[in-house]
Amino acid sequence: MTIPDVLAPIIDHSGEAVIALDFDGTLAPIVADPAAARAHPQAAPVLRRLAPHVRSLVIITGRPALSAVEYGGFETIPNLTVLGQYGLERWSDGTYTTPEEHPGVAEARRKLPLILERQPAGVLVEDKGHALAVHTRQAAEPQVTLDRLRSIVDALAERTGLHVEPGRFVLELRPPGVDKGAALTAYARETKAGALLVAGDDLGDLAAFAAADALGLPALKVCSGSDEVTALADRADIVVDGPEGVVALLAELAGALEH
Ligand SMILES: O=P(O)(O)OC[C@H]1O[C@H](O[C@H]2O[C@H](CO)[C@@H](O)[C@H](O)[C@H]2O)[C@H](O)[C@@H](O)[C@@H]1O
Repeated sequence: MTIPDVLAPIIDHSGEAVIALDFDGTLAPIVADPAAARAHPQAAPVLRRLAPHVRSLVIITGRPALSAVEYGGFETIPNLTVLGQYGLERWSDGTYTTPEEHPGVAEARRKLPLILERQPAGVLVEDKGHALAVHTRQAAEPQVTLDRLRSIVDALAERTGLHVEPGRFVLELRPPGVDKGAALTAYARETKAGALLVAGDDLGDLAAFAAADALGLPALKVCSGSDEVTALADRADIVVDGPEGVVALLAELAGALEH
């Protein structure tokens, strides 16, 4: 299939299409320090080009909504909503909503330092307010360290009533009851989407792919490919080369819609 062929479901229904994009690994190249991640330089410009031609743009991310807005440079992009922390938070046109903190997060925050005391150097805890992400990318053996941490993090999740979200060299402790699939389904219904482009790179995006299938709309599922996660590629309509490939595909779409 050529690129314009795969874009046909979106081009044919562009006025009612929702473009749903993940942030890290999809719009933003993966970097060692989570706080240093920034969107690809062409991400905001291409979203600005797409905005007038589609029903809505939505970023569905594990990041706090405000971090994604800041790291993406998305503040002034029209027709854009950010659903942060797997759908718990929302930012749209400068309006931000966030729920009360799940009590388990405070308990996990207190217990994690002691639990991680004997872990190798390079294990990093990212406190996102509604969730705690335990990163191993900077450890000498990231996968070995992640595998060893899994049972410890699972046990803490059990004690605190939290859910473990695995990702690219990360285990997140976050409240249960939300995921990218539920967030996408609710958003597609709210906006009366007639077509969907869904792009992601990580295990958390599988739920969004499944939701796109279940909604039964014309859809294009895009995998931002990497050597780190292969599960998404099997379920995608197209695999592109990381954030560079994602913004190139979005630029193809924008070009087609501008004519
Ligand atoms: O849903 P996403 O937008 O993909 O966010 C998922 C998590 O991404 C971030 O971690 C990942 O990116 C980091 C920066 O490139 C990288 O260092 C890390 O190894 C990756 O797992 C972010 O830090 C998490 O909070 C997000 O939930």
